Amino acid sequence: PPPLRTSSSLPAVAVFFGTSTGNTEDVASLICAAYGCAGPFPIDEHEGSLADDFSKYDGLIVGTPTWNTGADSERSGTAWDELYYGEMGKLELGGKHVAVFGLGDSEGYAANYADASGELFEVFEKRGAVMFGGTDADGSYVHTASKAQRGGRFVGLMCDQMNQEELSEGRVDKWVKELKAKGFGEGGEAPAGEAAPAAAEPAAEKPAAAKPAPAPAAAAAGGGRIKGWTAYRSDEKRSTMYVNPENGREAYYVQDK
Ligand SMILES: Cc1cc2nc3c(=O)[nH]c(=O)nc-3n(C[C@H](O)[C@H](O)[C@H](O)COP(=O)(O)O)c2cc1C
Repeated sequence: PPPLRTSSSLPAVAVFFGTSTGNTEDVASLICAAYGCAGPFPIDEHEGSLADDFSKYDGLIVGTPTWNTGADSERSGTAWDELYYGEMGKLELGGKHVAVFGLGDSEGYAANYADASGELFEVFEKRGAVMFGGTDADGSYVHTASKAQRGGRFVGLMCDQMNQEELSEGRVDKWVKELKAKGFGEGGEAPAGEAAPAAAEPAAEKPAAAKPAPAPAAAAAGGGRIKGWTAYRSDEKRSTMYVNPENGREAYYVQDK
């Protein structure tokens, strides 16, 4: 029989976050409470070697707000920005499990919602980390565009303390449960489609080759559902997005007639 798991064999997980006005810290605290993990540790107060600190944990949950609207890089407005292109440039994180969360203002900055979370994701991914924690950009989100989104998926957990504070706790609880169920911090590969790769093409330009592949024309005619695909209807955009449940990345957008 498999060995009984004792508390000492539970993976060590910690939360690290950047913040300017405290919102990311609030969500970091919710995550720590829900997870029962170490932290949350403010990255701006970090001293000594980041490599040493990260090496203490099997899983890292890392979070950032988004500032610097419109910039291509160093979008967090926190100590992360300097670390990304400084100390983290040499960090070896091969095989380390990492999950990203991010804060933004999905109404005030609807076209740049939580952009900096995409950058955080890419920096860790480039260091060889195994990325966990992708989520559906479902109908509860009101933004129009985000660099943290690939197709119908966010690269991590996105929250909005400015407009949707009441949703954060539920989003966190669900996400934490998913991370644990998927073996976060326990070594090994991430489940397929967990978090979309940084190089993913814009979803709308994907060829209709994936299975179960609906012909976009058939989708338009069917007006509502495509078997096997998840539909996200937007009244505002007068269109329906269909997300491939097999990988959570491919999506079609069908405009109302
Ligand atoms: C000058 C400024 C620029 C911002 N730019 C963005 C942005 O591009 N995208 C976004 O989603 N939120 C943006 N925000 C909103 C912040 O990300 C949001 O308030 C967040 O909750 C701040 O997190 P913090 O309290 O952890 O720093 C911006 C806020 C300010 C004041």
